[in-house]
Amino acid sequence: MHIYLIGMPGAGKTTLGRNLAAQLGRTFLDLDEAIEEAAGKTIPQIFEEKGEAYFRELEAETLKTVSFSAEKLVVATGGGTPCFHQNMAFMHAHGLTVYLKVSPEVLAERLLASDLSARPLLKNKTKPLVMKYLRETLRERATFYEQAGIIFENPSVQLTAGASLAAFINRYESTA
Ligand SMILES: Nc1ncnc2c1ncn2[C@@H]1O[C@H](COP(=O)(O)OP(=O)(O)O)[C@@H](O)[C@H]1O
Ligand SMILES: O=C(O)C1=C[C@@H](OP(=O)(O)O)[C@@H](O)[C@H](O)C1
Ligand SMILES: [Mg+2]
Repeated sequence: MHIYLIGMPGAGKTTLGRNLAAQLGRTFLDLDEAIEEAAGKTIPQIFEEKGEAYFRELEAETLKTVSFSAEKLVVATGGGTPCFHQNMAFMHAHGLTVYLKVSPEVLAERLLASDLSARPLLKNKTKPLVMKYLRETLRERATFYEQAGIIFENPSVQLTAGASLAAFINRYESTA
């Protein structure tokens, strides 16, 4: 059973995923990186040259490919992964989903301090538009995210604070 981290852009799926994998002695896999490798293009290039619908197909396909790994992985998905092509049901069938739940205000703060050009759905947006996008998108996606096996509210950057991690593993073991 794999562990799939889900949540909005800026929630910390990639950053926390690396830490969590190291803590659990698992291999970490970033789905966006796997998509880039498969396509031989960056995420912004895929969006620009082929559009979002093509990206979503590639994303669903790559999610399946990486999930066939015999090794137990910690997978950082992309923000939209749970919301397309029945990916949430697929992840439930192949592992434990963990929602990193972070408010649009905190997401905006982090994202505006980072390089937005790597995130095609956010790039070229001013602060008020980033806020608007995050609020509206979260409203649309929440029904998918909230189906997660575990919901972590405002996870610390290490995701290792004793009680949280213990609860995480216990719950995981009992569902594995
Ligand atoms: N818990 C956290 N506290 C503070 N900053 C964080 C936290 N998690 C992630 N960040 C920062 O927020 C930005 C986005 O994190 P990232 O891991 O790329 O998110 P995601 O993969 O969910 O889009 C990065 O600059 C990262 O350093
Ligand atoms: O929210 C989204 O639809 C997306 C989020 C990105 O991943 P992060 O959540 O890691 O930014 C990436 O998959 C792509 O740009 C689309
Ligand atoms: Mg990421």
